[in-house]
Amino acid sequence: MISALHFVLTIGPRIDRARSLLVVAVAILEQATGIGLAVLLGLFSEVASRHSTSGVVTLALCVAIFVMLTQGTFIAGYFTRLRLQEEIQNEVERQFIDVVGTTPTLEIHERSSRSDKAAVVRGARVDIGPAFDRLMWLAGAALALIASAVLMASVVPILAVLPLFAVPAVLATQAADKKRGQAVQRATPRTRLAGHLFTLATTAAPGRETRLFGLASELRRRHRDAWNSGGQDIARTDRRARVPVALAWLFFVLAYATAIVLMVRAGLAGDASLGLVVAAVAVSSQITGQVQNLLSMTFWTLESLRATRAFLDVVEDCDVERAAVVQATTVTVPARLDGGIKVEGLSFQYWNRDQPSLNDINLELPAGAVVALVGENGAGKSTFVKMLSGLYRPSAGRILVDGTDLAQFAPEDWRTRITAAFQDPVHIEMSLKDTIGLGWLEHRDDPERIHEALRTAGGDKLLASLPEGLETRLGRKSWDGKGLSGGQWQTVANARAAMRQAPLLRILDEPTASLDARAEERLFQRYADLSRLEGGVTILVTHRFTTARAADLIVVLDGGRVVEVGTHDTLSEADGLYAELFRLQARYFV
Ligand SMILES: Nc1ncnc2c1ncn2[C@@H]1O[C@H](COP(=O)(O)OP(=O)(O)OP(=O)(O)O)[C@@H](O)[C@H]1O
Repeated sequence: MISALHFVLTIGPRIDRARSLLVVAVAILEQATGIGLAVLLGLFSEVASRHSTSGVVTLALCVAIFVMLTQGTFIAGYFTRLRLQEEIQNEVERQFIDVVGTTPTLEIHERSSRSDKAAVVRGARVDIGPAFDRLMWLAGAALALIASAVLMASVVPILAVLPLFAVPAVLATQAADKKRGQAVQRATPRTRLAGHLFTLATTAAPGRETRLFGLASELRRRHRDAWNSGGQDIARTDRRARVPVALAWLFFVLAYATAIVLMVRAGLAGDASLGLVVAAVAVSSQITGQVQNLLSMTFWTLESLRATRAFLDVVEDCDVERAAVVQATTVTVPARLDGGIKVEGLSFQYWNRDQPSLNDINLELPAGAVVALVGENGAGKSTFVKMLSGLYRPSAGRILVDGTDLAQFAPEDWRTRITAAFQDPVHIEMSLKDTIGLGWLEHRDDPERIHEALRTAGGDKLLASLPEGLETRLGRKSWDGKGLSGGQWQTVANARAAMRQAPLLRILDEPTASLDARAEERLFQRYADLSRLEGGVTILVTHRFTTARAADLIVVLDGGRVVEVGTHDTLSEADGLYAELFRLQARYFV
C-alpha cells in the first residue's frame, strides 16, 4: 500500500502542480467551514453577552465574508478538482497502454493469473483518477476532527482523546474494504465472463447471430448467473464486515454522548467561558458528521488505493516479464536473411493446458522460401507462427535466425523486421491511409508506399470504390465512417501487412479466409514473388490445398507435431496425411 500511497501523492503535483495545490486548499477549507462557523458562533455569544452592538455587527460581517469565501472557493474549486481527476485518469490510462501494450509476449492477455489482474485495473481504473482528490479530502476530514477535539478539549481536557474513539471504526472500515477487494479479485473470472456476455448481447459484431438464434434471454440468464455467483461471495463478505463496523460505530457514539454530557457539566459549573462552551458544543454537534465523513472518505480512498495497487502490480509484472524475456545485452537483428530460420526441438504449452500445443518441432525454413503450413483445426499452426513472432516464450527448444537465437534479439527490434496478416484482423477505424500506414510507421505518410501495399493486397477495386480515396474514414463504431465488408477489412489488413519492405519474416495466418479462391490465389502469388525477390521467409497458414501446393515447402502439422515436410510432389508421392487431405478437397473441384 505504501507504493500506492506514494504514487497517488505524487501523481497530482507531477501532472499539474497549481491545480493540485488548489485541490489541497479546497479540501481543507471545505472541511474547516463547520469549525470556523462554530468558533464565530462562540465569539458571537461572547460579544452578545457583553451587549456590544458594534461587536455583533462586525462578527455578522465576518460570518458573511467567511461563508462567501469558503463556499466561493468550493464552487470555484469544483471544476479544478474535476479537471485534475480527468488529467490523472488520462495519464494513468496512457501509462497502462504503455506497459500492457508493449509487453514482449501475449501472457498479459492470455495467462489468467495475469489477465485477471489487468481486468481488475480496466474495471477499477475510474477510481484512480479521483485518488489524489479523495486522499486530500480524507486528510481534510481528519484535520477537521482533530481541530474539533482540540476545541472541545479546551473545555474538558480529556476530550482531546475523543478522535481516538473513531479509530476502531476506521480500522473496521479498512478491514472490510480489504476483504471486499479480495472477494472482488476472487470473482474476476466470473465478472469477466459477465462482461463478455454483456458485450455479446449489446454490441454490433455479434448482433447478427444473437438475433438469428434468439439468444438475448439466454445471454441475460447467463449474465445474471455469472454475476450472482461472483456477487454472492462479495455480498457475503460485505455482510460479515457489517458487524464489526456497526460495533465500532456504537463504541464511538457512546464516547461522543459522554463528551456532550461532560461539556454541558463544565459549562454549567463555569469552568470555561460562555463563548468557548458555545463553540465546543456547536462543534460537537458536527462531530458525528465528521466521523461519518472520515469513514466514507476512508472507504473511497481505500478503493482508490486498491485500484492503484492493482495498476502498480500489473506494471511490476510487466517489468518482471520484460526482465525475463529481454536479454541484458541484445544482438542486432540482421539486415537480411542469408541462411534462413531454423527451429530446434521447439515445444510450447499454454498455461491452462496439461498437454503441449507444440511438441518437439524441428524445421529449416530457407531464406526466400514460401512455406505453407497446413493441418487440421487445432493442429498448432497459429501457435507456431506466434512463436516465430516472439509472442510466446518456448517451453523448450529455440528458434535460430541465421544462427542467432531469437531470444537474443530485443522483441521490438525483431518485430520491426517482420510483418503479419491474420484471419479476423482487427478493424482499426481510422482513414484508409492511416490504417494501412500503421503497418510501417516510418512510412505512414508515404502515399506511394500505401498505394503499392494496396496493390499487393489486391485492394485497387476497394480504393476506387471509396469516395475520398485514401482519406476515406473507415468504420462505424468510432465515427460515421465507411462501413466495410469482412473481405474488405481483410484486404485492408493484408495491405497493412504489405507495407513493410523486405521483412525477414512474413506471416500470413489465413489472411484469405474471407476472400474467394481466385483472390487468394492472386494474393498468394504476389506475396510469393515478393518473398523470392526480397529474400525473407514467407509462411502461409491455409486450409486451401490448391494454394498450398504452389509453396516451395509444405509443412504438415498434426497434434502439435510436424508429421510431414516436402513439396506438393514429394508429399503426394509419400501418400501420407497431406495426400489424404489434398484428395479430400480435390474431390470437390473435379
Ligand atoms: N490462448 C490459448 N490458450 C490455451 N490453449 C490454446 C490457446 N490458443 C490455442 N490453444 C490450443 O492450442 C492448440 C493449437 O491451437 P492453434 O490455434 O495453434 O491451432 P491451429 O492449427 O491454428 O487451428 P485452426 O486451424 O483451427 O486455426 C489447440 O488445442 C488449442 O485449443
